[in-house]
Amino acid sequence: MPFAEIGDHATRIRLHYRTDGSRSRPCVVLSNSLGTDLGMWHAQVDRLAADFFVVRYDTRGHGQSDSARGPASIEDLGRDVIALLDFLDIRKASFCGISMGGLTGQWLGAHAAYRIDRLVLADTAAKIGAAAGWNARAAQVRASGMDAVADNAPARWFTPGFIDREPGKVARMVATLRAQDAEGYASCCDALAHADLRESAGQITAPTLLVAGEFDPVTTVADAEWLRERIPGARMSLVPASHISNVEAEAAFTRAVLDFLLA
Ligand SMILES: O=C(O)CCC(=O)CC(=O)O
Repeated sequence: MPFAEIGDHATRIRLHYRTDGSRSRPCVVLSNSLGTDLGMWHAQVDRLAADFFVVRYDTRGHGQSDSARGPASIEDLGRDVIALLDFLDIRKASFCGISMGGLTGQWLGAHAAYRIDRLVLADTAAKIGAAAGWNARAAQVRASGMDAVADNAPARWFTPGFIDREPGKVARMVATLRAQDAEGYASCCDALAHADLRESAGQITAPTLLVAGEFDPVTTVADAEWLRERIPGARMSLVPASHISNVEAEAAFTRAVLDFLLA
């Protein structure tokens, strides 16, 4: 499993990543949501790799990537992507991020436009939730570990129908969440507490697709509409799913992303 060493001697972390497809193709980077890892893209990878060089990575504090010491910021997460592209010698890539990954994408689109080809912002918002909620969640996992957030994750992530129909997929996602490093997860809750990209949404110049789950109570269709109205020329696609829409509506999600990236 490859790792990219990024940062200087004071900030160095190892970022776990994986590539699929031929390097000769255009690159697309896939960025996971809070409490998941690069495995969340399982249903998309083979199809995307037929047309793209697919780079997936575990956001810092998640999966096999290191956590930096102390709270993270969305800028840190965005700079990690730039460092990963530098490490892989890729000048420009398309980027697709879910929820927290979508915030990373918004930061990249506004602050590193020269590295971004097309942008897919999925199941996300310019500001997700309220700082008090994220601070409470960070404190909870720091004090008690991951079980408290893992036990009720299915109801936050998926519709009741999907939870009934696909217990295996739901159980795998919950197991990944339960296994996360509590400090790494908490440091990304810290990033979410402070993340407010409402001011910079209008600075995004890359062609952008918003993907929203019709039944998502966390980052709603209205949140995606808000971004669509402010990002010049942005398009939007609704998929029949709750928050983790690439898992719940895998075919519709893959189709929407491919149609946009290949247009
Ligand atoms: O999914 C994310 O990246 C942020 C929103 C979230 O944490 C959903 C949840 O687990 O409650």
